[in-house]
Amino acid sequence: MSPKETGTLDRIAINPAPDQSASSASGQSSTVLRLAHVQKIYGSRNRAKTVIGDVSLTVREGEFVSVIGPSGSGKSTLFRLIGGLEKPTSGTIELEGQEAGDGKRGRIAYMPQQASLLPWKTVEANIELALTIAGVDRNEARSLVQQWLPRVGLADYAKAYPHVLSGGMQQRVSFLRALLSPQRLMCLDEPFGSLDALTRIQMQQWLLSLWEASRRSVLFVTHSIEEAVFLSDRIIVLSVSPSVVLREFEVPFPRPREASLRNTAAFNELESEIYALLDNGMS
Ligand SMILES: Nc1ncnc2c1ncn2[C@@H]1O[C@H](COP(=O)(O)OP(=O)(O)OP(=O)(O)O)[C@@H](O)[C@H]1O
Repeated sequence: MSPKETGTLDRIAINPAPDQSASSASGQSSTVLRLAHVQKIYGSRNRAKTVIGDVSLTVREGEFVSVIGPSGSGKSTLFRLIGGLEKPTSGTIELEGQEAGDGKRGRIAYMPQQASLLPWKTVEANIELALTIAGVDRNEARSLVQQWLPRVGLADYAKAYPHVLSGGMQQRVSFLRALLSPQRLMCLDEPFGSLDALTRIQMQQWLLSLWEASRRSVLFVTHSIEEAVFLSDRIIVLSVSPSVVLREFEVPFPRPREASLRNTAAFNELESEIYALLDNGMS
């Protein structure tokens, strides 16, 4: 799939424009997600295991932020905390200024590692159902799905069942489901981890062109430094568990980004710097 297939997207507002409460008086982009000194301990007493030691981070409106960390550093745990599935042991999580670690769900649009589509529902029904559960009116959900399936190259698969789709196509459906959901923050948990190398690169380019046209606020977990550098505005590097933030990197490359960016010296330098940091942190 060439990026051109999605490159003609207009910059459209998928979701309502941020309301006054979400914008700062200075006109600067506001903070959608704020984690302050989040700690997560599982178990208790002599079985207690501190998975997240002390993590603070923010995602601002329209920003693409990636989290990279060694296996077991608590990246998926962070998503469960942000999504309200679990509570932090200490620290605070605010979504659009409201406490999020209170067990309330449905405040984020979430894309998991596996597409997890309902096998007995068609592609269009899978997306429509997710949108209506998230509070979108049924007719509006239908019209969004009709409008967007062709834009992601899936017009011919609207009535197909998930099992006939390739892994990459299933992930496109899963991404569309999250992209069209009304929540302001999208959390993407290693969405391309199970794809082969070539499909993964194509999906990164695809996601980038869609994201650059919509500018949703994204928190993205990945094991791939290259993927994070290519996609992100900022990268947060976690230590081994109990995790702390080792460093935050601003990614200076202008948008729209082309595939050729990966071959530049500046790209490779940033990649190497992050790699060295992770490597040091693990030895
Ligand atoms: N409910 C739980 N009870 C006890 N330990 C848990 C629980 N959930 C997660 N853990 C532990 O927390 C640690 C972090 O898990 P998590 O899946 O968040 O890490 P991760 O950084 O996403 O790892 P990976 O990169 O391998 O996917 C693991 O050691 C896991 O065993």
